[in-house]
Amino acid sequence: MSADSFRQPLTLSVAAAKLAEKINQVEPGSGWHRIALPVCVETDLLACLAGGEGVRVYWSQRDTPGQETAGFGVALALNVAHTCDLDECLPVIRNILNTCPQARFVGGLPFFEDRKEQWPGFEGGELILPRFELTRRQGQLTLACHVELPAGAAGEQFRSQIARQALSLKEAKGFPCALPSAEIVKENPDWQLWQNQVGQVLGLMEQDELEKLVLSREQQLELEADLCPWSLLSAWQKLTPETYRFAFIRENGQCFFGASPERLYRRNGQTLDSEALAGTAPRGLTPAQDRRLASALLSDDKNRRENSLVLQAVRHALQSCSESVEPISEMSLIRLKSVQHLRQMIRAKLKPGVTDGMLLKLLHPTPAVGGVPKDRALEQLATIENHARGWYAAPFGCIGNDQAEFAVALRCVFLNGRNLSLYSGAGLVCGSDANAEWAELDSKLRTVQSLLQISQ
Ligand SMILES: C=C(O[C@@H]1C=C(C(=O)O)C=C[C@H]1O)C(=O)O
Ligand SMILES: [Mg+2]
Repeated sequence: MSADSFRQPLTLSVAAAKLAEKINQVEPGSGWHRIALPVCVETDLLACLAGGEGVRVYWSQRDTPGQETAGFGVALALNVAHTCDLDECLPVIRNILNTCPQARFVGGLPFFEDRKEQWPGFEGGELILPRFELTRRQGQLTLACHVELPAGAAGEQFRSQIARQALSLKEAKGFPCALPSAEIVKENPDWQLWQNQVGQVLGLMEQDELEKLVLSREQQLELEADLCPWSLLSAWQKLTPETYRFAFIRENGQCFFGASPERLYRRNGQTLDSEALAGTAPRGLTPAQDRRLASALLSDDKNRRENSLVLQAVRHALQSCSESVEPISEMSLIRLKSVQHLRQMIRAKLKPGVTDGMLLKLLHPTPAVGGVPKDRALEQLATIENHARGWYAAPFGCIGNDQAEFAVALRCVFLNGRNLSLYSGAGLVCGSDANAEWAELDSKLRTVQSLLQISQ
């Protein structure tokens, strides 16, 4: 090492150059490697994603502030259209994590496993092991590369290609574009159709066909200029830092991203944390109004039923695969920029051998985004809603060495060229009112809308 490189701080570009050197030392045919280096200069991960190209992912956990992961390119992609596909992939995942315990797979699944209409580019689910990864954990930034080289000359060639790619990692100089203004071009359902849909669902409830159903709405915007998703996500997370932040962008720029308050589950070894997050009130304009709305929410029967049905279902789903399942909190509040929700936490000790594929299958969709009874609710959603849910309200998260965490991907958008679709849902129970639920959909959309100048 030259005297010079001792004096240089490990900026992203210096770290990338060192990484390229190390990649060039990997023996072809020697299995999976994770080559990692510290980056010592403060770097904005979203700005790095904005400076990148191709497939990229972003994941930031809700309850561990300052932890985040940005992935660039694909070392390995696992297609998981069905939760059972994940279990088929587990031997591959385990094999990589055995040799690279710090590696993590990041990605999402579609809400429905078998629907023809999906979002372009997001038809199936996908978990990827990023080719390059920038991770912040406990304040330490690490740059890593995941690589497996075929034996022989092909491996050598591939190796130089990856080493060259490492050199192109850079932070965008600020975000490339301002947030554009937008026009609402379609509401699906619109207010009229919403009233019909709610009426239909309440009718089914009267006949005891359903106890809860979460109907959703897609608001389609047309953007007046190109939108850099990383700029929007950066501004969005400043408004709601107490959320999971996630993004998955395809090579052609189609991008799913958002900032969700809701955990599906977090698993650490055999310990699993989940929650019931449902029941909503807007935030008040003054502290006094906010407190009034909060205490009304905590004692409101309809909202408490929305929440309790989720808790019951999560508890029931976990019972079959757990040694114990216990609620670990009272009904409390989670407060965001434009809404506040009821929440109850639950913890389970899993039986040996329970896989993440099994957990996803058991838990998704909880009645926070689907309904009760589950199968009947899914059938009804498939007939009543006439927009594709795509990855909205589905699991998005990451799988690492004997740990996994998935958010329920809410408060999210799908960007496709100059079209941006916003998603929002509301849980209907007996006694729900179409007006109030429409207002609830509005208040859930308000945070992201406030970042774009929207005209009707
Ligand atoms: C479905 C959404 O949110 C869910 C529905 C809620 C409700 O109806 O009170 C609250 C939080 C989430 O469980 C959404 O934000 O799109
Ligand atoms: Mg609600």
